[in-house]
Amino acid sequence: MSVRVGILGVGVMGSDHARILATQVPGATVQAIYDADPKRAKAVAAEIGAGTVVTDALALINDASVDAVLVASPDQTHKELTLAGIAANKPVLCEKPLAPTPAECLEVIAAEVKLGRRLVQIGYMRRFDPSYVEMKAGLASGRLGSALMFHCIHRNVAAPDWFDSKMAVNNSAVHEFDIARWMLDAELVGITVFRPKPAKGSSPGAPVFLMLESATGQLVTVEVFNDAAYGYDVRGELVCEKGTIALRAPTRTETNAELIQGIAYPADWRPRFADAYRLQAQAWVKAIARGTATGASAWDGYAAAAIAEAGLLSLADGRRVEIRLADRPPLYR
Ligand SMILES: NC(=O)C1=CN([C@@H]2O[C@H](COP(=O)(O)OP(=O)(O)OC[C@H]3O[C@@H](n4cnc5c(N)ncnc54)[C@H](O)[C@@H]3O)[C@@H](O)[C@H]2O)C=CC1
Ligand SMILES: O=C1[C@@H](O)[C@H](O)[C@@H](O)[C@H](O)[C@H]1O
Repeated sequence: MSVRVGILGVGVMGSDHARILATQVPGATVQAIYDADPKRAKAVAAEIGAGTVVTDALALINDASVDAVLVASPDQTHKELTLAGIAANKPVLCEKPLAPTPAECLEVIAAEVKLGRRLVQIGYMRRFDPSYVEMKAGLASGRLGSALMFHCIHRNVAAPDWFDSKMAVNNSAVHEFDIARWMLDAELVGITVFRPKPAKGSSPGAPVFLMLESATGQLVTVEVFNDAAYGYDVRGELVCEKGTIALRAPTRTETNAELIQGIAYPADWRPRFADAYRLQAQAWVKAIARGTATGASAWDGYAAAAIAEAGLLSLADGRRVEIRLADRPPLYR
């Protein structure tokens, strides 16, 4: 039987998820679509040829014909919609971040713990990206010894004017926080944020450089440059005792012209992480069909938000800030 998904928010990400669910996920159907802008909802439903357009988010969540909910609305709406999903006892794939603050994430955790069952998966899709998965397997093989440092680079082509340095931390760098915790299988315990001189004509978000320490003694460096101009570029290199493992972005061709050998950059995250979004959606639907949960949990969403909150304190005055997490409930151990 098909898992009937209701989608909340069909802008850049929600429309991409809708296309993926409609065409690349066996066992899933797009059942209903809500967007604060009904024209967008109608356009996406027409494009994918599925999904009843509804005009109320809560009605969609509580609709008996919707089995699971995908939240792809703006960050500040995630908590309420996810809580409504839990209240309706429905699996929720919530885009990152779970919420802009750790306090809000803890509300979601409290609701899930009360229910006694994991329903929430956070859209930290890099955990499904074949290059990060291979890096983790390489580390687990033990061939390179243990990890000492993890260098992460996160560059976007351009950020809108409202995307300030705080968002570089709690909207962009959260991906790096999540993947570093997952890669090193360790919590991050301290963060210091540095800022170089701003690039001319760049948005207020560009760039930030973060140094984090893990509970098991590794250092993690993160550069976020949301106005890097040349392309969408995510890099990672894990430095181990006996070698390093670096990510290679997926590429199928190189162009040779005008005396230059070149590989194209994507304009944004969708081509770079196309496999990750697809594999994430497939794993989500498979887990729902089996009555289990997979991927980043609400706890992982909380941890990333707690690191971001400490990062914002450090951003304000440059000092090192300790990251303290609440006690992890048994549901997430
Ligand atoms: N996992 C990833 O790599 C990425 C995740 N994101 C996350 O996805 C979410 C959406 O981002 P984008 O698609 O880029 O934004 P967007 O602005 O393109 O789309 C958001 C959509 O939500 C609608 N909306 C606003 N309030 C709503 C509400 N209360 N209920 C339902 N719909 C509502 C808007 O009308 C718009 O169509 C954000 O939380 C963002 O952080 C964004 C980009 C990549
Ligand atoms: O999640 C995302 C955006 O919200 C964020 O703003 C970008 O910096 C990331 O690269 C993208 O994956």
